[in-house]
Amino acid sequence: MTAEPDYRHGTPSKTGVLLINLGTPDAPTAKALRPYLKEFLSNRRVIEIPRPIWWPILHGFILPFRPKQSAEKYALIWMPEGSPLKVHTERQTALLAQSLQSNMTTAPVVEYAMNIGSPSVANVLNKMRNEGCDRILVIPLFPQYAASSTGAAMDAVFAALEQMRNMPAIRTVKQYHDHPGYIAALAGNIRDYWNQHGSPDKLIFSFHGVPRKTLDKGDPYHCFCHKTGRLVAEALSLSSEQYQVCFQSRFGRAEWLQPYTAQTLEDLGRAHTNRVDIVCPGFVSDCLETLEEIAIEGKKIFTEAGGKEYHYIPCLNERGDWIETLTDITRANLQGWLEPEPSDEVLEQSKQRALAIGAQK
Ligand SMILES: C=CC1=C(C)c2cc3[nH]c(cc4nc(cc5[nH]c(cc1n2)c(C)c5CCC(=O)O)C(CCC(=O)O)=C4C)c(C)c3C=C
Ligand SMILES: [Fe+2]
Ligand SMILES: [Fe+2]
Repeated sequence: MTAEPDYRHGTPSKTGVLLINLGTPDAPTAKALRPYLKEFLSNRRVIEIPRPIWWPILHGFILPFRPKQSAEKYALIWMPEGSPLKVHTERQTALLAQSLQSNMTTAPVVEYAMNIGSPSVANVLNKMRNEGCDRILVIPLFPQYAASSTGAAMDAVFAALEQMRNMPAIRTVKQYHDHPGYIAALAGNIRDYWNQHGSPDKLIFSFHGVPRKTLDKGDPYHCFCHKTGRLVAEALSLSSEQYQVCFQSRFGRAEWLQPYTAQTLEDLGRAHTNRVDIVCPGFVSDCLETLEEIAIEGKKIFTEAGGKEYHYIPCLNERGDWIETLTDITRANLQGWLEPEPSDEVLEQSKQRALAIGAQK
């Protein structure tokens, strides 16, 4: 159990909102990548291979080499303020807090945590609880639920609660892959880009992949990604030939969700497609997977295969309509928690009812 403040009668209870993102290394170096990758790839939600098989692979083949390779990629996209994923998550947190302050009579405390690395879910939840948050709404920053992203974030929340004697009440948001505000923000982002740079022959929606086996075992992620893609395409009035949903970031040799983004880009390049635009709706913040794998690597694959123009459309990041959607999702899930306390009259009536029930015995 973690140490906790003494309970004090009459302490006003606060409400908190905790945004959770995946996590990122502290620096673009092999030294910082090693513990990050070790923690990430030791999670049973992420790697479902039995430990006696996975452990030698992780320690013998991945951890000796991947930290250096990944660090070189992170170095290409690192911002002066730090890792893009963290920078955008911090900005979104501050903007959401600001927006809730101007949209609610009593604004909640807003914090963010990372499922891997820092600030950890356990530390931030403890801090919020110690500051008096007795009710916490958890919003993972993954619009499409997957066991390896949202599921793992929820595990971290419940593991932290397990260590608390005086737990806060918890509400969780599972997903918002078809939230009208999220779809409109994605479509608006693409439309704004096209108004400035012209439009492509084909739009690719690239989502982070997961092992194909997880779909067979009941993970709904694949369906949610397709629904997001379809709704955004409808909002943009695209025909089915004008867009495609693909999956990126395959890890290891097992089959992942198909079609693979890299293969699709190569095929489109070989077919001498004039212009491809690509957007990553499953990431609300730009990060390694979008800025390096899609914007840099993807362009290389497409153009080297024979394609002409390649445009990467940035994530929602700090767009106003996305922050408004996050505000709507938060407010909808705070209903009942930040309503005014029941009046003395209502409390008196409840007391009388309780007395009447007691008197019946
Ligand atoms: C959008 C949701 C994500 C899902 C689902 C997801 C599943 C998943 N990821 C890996 C392996 C790696 N992912 C890595 C980076 C990474 N992954 C996500 C999101 C999802 N992953 C993000 C936002 C990031 C970028 C973090 C950043 O710092 O910018 C990495 C680390 C980088 C690297 O070395 O390539 C790995 C490894 C698996 C195996 C998996 C599902 C089973
Ligand atoms: Fe990932
Ligand atoms: Fe990747």
